[in-house]
Amino acid sequence: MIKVGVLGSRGRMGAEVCRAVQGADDMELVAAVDQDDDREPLTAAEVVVDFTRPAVVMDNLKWCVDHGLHAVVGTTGFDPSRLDTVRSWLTGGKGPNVLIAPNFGIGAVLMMHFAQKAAPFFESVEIVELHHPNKVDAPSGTAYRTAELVAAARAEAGVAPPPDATTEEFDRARGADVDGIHVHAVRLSGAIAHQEVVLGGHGELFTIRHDSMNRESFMPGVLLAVRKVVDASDRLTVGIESLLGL
Ligand SMILES: NC(=O)C1=CN([C@@H]2O[C@H](COP(=O)(O)OP(=O)(O)OC[C@H]3O[C@@H](n4cnc5c(N)ncnc54)[C@H](OP(=O)(O)O)[C@@H]3O)[C@@H](O)[C@H]2O)C=CC1
Ligand SMILES: O=C(O)C1=N[C@H](C(=O)O)C[C@H](O)C1
Repeated sequence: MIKVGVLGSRGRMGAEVCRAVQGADDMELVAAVDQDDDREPLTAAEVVVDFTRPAVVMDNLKWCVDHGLHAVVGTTGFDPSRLDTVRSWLTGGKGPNVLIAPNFGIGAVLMMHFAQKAAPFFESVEIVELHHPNKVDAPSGTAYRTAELVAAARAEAGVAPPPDATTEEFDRARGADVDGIHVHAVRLSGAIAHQEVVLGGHGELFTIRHDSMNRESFMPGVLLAVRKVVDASDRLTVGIESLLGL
């Protein structure tokens, strides 16, 4: 039995993770901790799952590492500088492992993978993400990561920046620029989590779209990460692509 603790346990994702862990034959939920709760009960866990907020996740993660607890992190906000900081905590002998994934949905991971593969073949690419209006961060962690992967694939293939003649623009009309890729964030009542990667070439458009219809859809990926993080060969794993053999 893997003993699991959950941080952010009363949140939308945290509550779903508690249910999923309780329903898994090989896991036991030993601690459910939210804002203002004592973190000490988490020391009974082998793996802590964090779905909190970008503003607090680094503090939570440092606490887990300092207490020798493996961590699976779904909270967003991990730019390269934050990832470097986490790596700096994980140097030296044997210790806890950390897995950070901007999206645990299998389809979303495949969407990022296919976008990365398609990226060098098209002159233009933009990303549109759509989420529920209670989301605190924009653009989404998934869109940010997709842009990073797409930009890296284009750079490696020597593709020029996407053409764009815009010289006159209303404030932020062209969205955020992530590594040279435009990312547009839409917030809509009724939405859960959706993303389109739109690629454009000579006389053709290619759209890769993923829709999360509920939060249960993230649970197979979260449980897989909990099972794998304990024996991971790398102290830090980013994304669950490698767990899926991609
Ligand atoms: N990787 C993935 O597949 C997915 C990632 N996410 C990400 O997960 C994160 C959480 O999303 P969601 O569940 O919708 O957000 P919610 O706001 O519903 O949940 C966050 C919870 O964390 C609590 N919290 C805040 N600070 C702390 C703290 N210091 N310690 C413990 N708990 C704390 C909040 O309490 P309070 O409300 O009182 O502040 C709240 O209960 C976001 O970053 C989101 O983008 C979401 C879906 C999938
Ligand atoms: O806040 C959400 O809901 C989600 N957050 C993650 C993100 O920012 O990419 C994953 C998914 O999009 C749902």
